[in-house]
Amino acid sequence: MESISMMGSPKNLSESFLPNVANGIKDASKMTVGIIGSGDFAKSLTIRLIRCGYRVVVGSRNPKLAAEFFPHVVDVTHHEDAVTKTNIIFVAIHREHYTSLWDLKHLLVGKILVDVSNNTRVDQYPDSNAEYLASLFPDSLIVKGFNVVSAWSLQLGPKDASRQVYICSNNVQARHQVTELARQLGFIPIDLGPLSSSREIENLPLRLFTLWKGPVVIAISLATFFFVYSFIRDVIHPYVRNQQSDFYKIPIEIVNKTLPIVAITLLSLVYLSGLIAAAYQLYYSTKYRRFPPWLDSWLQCRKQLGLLSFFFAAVHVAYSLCLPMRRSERYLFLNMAYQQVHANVENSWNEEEVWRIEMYISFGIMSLGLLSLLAVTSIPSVNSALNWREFSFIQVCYFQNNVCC
Ligand SMILES: NC(=O)C1=CN([C@@H]2O[C@H](COP(=O)(O)OP(=O)(O)OC[C@H]3O[C@@H](n4cnc5c(N)ncnc54)[C@H](OP(=O)(O)O)[C@@H]3O)[C@@H](O)[C@H]2O)C=CC1
Ligand SMILES: [Cu+2]
Repeated sequence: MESISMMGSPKNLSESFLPNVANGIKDASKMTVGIIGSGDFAKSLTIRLIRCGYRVVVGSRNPKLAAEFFPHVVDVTHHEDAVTKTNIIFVAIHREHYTSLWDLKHLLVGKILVDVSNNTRVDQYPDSNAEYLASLFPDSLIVKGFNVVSAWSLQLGPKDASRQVYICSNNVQARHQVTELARQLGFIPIDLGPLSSSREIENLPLRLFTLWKGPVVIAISLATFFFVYSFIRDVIHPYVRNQQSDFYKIPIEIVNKTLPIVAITLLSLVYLSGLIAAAYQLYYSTKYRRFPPWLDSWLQCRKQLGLLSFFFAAVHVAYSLCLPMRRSERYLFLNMAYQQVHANVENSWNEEEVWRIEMYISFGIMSLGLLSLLAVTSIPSVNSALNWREFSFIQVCYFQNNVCC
C-alpha cells in the first residue's frame, strides 16, 4: 500500500514546503500552500495558514471576484497558476466538481492533494471522496484530512476544543508531511494509515452527530413523560378532586419537578450500560466477546447522556434559585404568617424540618459540583490531560456521592 511512487521530485517535495520539525514555525514563512476553491473552508484555512506564517496561493475559476474575500497578502489566481506554485494543494471544492480539475492532471503529477471534503450521508458513494480523487489523479499523492474541523473552528484558532484531525494516505511521506503541517497549524493529527481509512474518516463527522440523536430523543421523551405525569398529579388531580386551581404551577414548579428526574434518570442510564456490560462479560466469562449492537451503541453514547444529564441538573439549579422570588411564594408565605398569628403560634421553628432542608440543599449543590467535574473531564482536551487513575478517581467519587433532590 505504501508503494505509490513519488512521480515528481521527492527531494524537491520535502524541501519546498514543510518545515523541518527542528526549525519549527519560523520556517513556515518560506512555505507556500495551495488551495483550490474559494469557499468558506478555503477562506478559513487561508486565515489559519497565514496566522501560522505560511504563504497561501488560492486557485479560483474567477480570481478577480474571489480576491475580494481574501486578505491582500494572499495570491488569488487561476487554477493552473496556483498548482504550479506549490507542491501541497488543499482541494477545497465539493466532490461533484473534482472532474473540473481534470485538465490540470499533468501539472499535479507528484504533488500532494489534500482531500478535505465531507458528504451529507454516511456511505453516500460506493468509494470515498479521497479514493475517487485518487482514481482521477493516480499520479498525485492523495491525502485525506481536515474534514472533521469546521470552517468556523479553523478560524477560531488552536484554543478551540475540536483540535483532532484524522489523516490517511497511501504514501507515507505525504502523510507525514500533512501530519506535520496539521501540527504546525495547532491541530492534533491522528494518523489512520492507508487511504482505505478515508471512508471511515469521511463518515466521522456524520457519525459524531448521530451519537447525539439517541440521547436527545431519550431526554425529550423522559422530559415529556415526567412533565405530563407531574401535571396530572399536581394540577389536574387537585382540580378534579377539590376544584383547587393550581395551574400557576405549570411554568416553574412542574418544570422544576421534571428537570431533576430527567437528570438522574439520564445519569443512571450512563452507569447502567456499564453495569450491564460488566454482567455480560461475567456471564460469558470473557472480555473478548463482542457486545450486542444495542449495548454497543448505548455504551458509545454515554458521554452524550452524561452531558445532557448535566444540562438538566444545571437548569434545575437555576429554576430552584428562582423559587423564592415568585409572587405566588410571597402570597403563600404571607397567608401562612397570617394563619400563624390567627392561631396564636409564636414560634413555628421545626428543628427536624430545618435540618432536612439544609442537608437536602447541601447535597444537591455538592452533586451538581461533582457532576460538573464529570462534565468537564469529558471534554477531550481535559480528558487527555488526566491519567487513568485520576480519571477513574473522579468517576468513583461521583458514583459514591450521587444524590438528588
Ligand atoms: N465549510 C465547512 O465548514 C467544511 C467544508 N468541508 C469541505 O470543504 C469543501 C469546500 O467546502 P465549502 O468551502 O464549504 O464550500 P463552498 O460551496 O463554500 O465553496 C466551494 C468552492 O468550490 C468552487 N466551485 C464551485 N463550483 C465549482 C465547479 N463547478 N467547478 C470547480 N470549482 C467549483 C468555488 O470556488 P471558485 O468559484 O473560486 O472556483 C467555491 O467557492 C467541501 O468538499 C466540503 O465538504 C470540510 C469541512 C468543513
Ligand atoms: Cu433538586
